[in-house]
Amino acid sequence: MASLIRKFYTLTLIRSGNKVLLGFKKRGFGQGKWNAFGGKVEKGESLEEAAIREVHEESGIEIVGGVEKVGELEFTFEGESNLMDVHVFAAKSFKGEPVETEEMRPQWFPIEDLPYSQMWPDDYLWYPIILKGGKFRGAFHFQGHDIILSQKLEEVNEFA
Ligand SMILES: Nc1nc2c([nH]c(=O)n2[C@H]2C[C@H](O)[C@@H](COP(=O)(O)OP(=O)(O)OP(=O)(O)O)O2)c(=O)[nH]1
Repeated sequence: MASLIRKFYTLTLIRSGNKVLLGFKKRGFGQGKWNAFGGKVEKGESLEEAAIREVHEESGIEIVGGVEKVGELEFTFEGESNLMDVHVFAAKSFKGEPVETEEMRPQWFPIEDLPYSQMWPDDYLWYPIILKGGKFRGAFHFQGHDIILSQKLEEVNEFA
């Protein structure tokens, strides 16, 4: 098999008590799905800087006090040569109110009522881990964007 081209992304959870802020992706990759906020890491930027920037760009929320790493996800797609290396963070605290942007329409959801049927199909497997305060590592191989062909998921205490 030809070697895969690894690309780095962030995905950041904004939580307030019993609620999680998700955004409805209006365009581009993942269009039509509810997701946390994130995107590609830019040249010269750390993963944490990228996480904070993407949250602000996509939701208007300003992260205060940094982010904590809670997950590592690898996504590959049948017939494609990219490997998406997604670093999952939780915001320690934040300020501001969510605003709709060109890319995302934000909405708060109770943690017991996340719209899993309209999220990426792997999300219902790992959200419960981070919502109970855990950390995880996962790898999912997709056919298209809706079918998982193979998967690995483990809860971890820390990241290497
Ligand atoms: N929850 C969840 N998020 C995922 C999955 N797969 C996946 O790529 N993501 C996230 C990682 C990134 O945050 C986001 C993809 O980044 P993007 O293509 O929107 O990046 P971007 O905003 O920089 O790109 P652009 O549209 O501005 O070109 O989707 C998944 O299966 N579940």
